[in-house]
Amino acid sequence: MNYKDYIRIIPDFPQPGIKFKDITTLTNNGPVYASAIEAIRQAVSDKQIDLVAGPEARGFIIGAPLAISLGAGFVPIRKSGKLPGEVVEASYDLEYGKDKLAIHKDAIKPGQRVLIADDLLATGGTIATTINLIRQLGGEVVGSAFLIELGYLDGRSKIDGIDVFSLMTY
Ligand SMILES: O=P(O)(O)OC[C@H]1O[C@H](OP(=O)(O)OP(=O)(O)O)[C@H](O)[C@@H]1O
Ligand SMILES: Nc1ncnc2[nH]cnc12
Repeated sequence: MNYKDYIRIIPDFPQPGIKFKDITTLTNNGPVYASAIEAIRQAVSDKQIDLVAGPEARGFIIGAPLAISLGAGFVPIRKSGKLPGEVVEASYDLEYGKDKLAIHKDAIKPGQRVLIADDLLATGGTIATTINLIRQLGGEVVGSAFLIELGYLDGRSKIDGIDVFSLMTY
């Protein structure tokens, strides 16, 4: 399957100079979406994963079906101000802009094995922040998985020592 055929590239969104990779043209095709999730599942299947953590919002689109296919739980990492319980929070920079992420303090028990899933790895700010939050709760980050990696932004260098799987690289 050539998954790139299903990614729509939108120039100058959300700001000039950004080539936005739109995954909705992949996820609106049921068999292609299912095949992409299954390919990621196979790539991480040896990791004995207890939980999949996905950052809001597009991390939910990949992380939740992946968690079900692995028989693991799903932990939402949300933008600040959205989670109702007690949280830990951290700020970070993006390819465009700045944001703050939060996780429920009781979402992960010390020692649980957590895979991070998202649609896209760009500068690595989101994933590095997500790793930081999971570790603050005592979770063990056993790897990360993405539909898309923007190799030219070298997000991998921000998360040295963590396995990265990406289905497509630009
Ligand atoms: O590697 P980085 O430079 O951190 O960028 C990658 C992140 O940016 C996008 O999310 P965004 O914050 O735009 O939010 P969204 O999922 O709500 O669209 C994308 O879904 C990743 O989570
Ligand atoms: N170029 C890009 N396309 C889609 N989502 C992104 N998130 C950060 N950079 C992005």
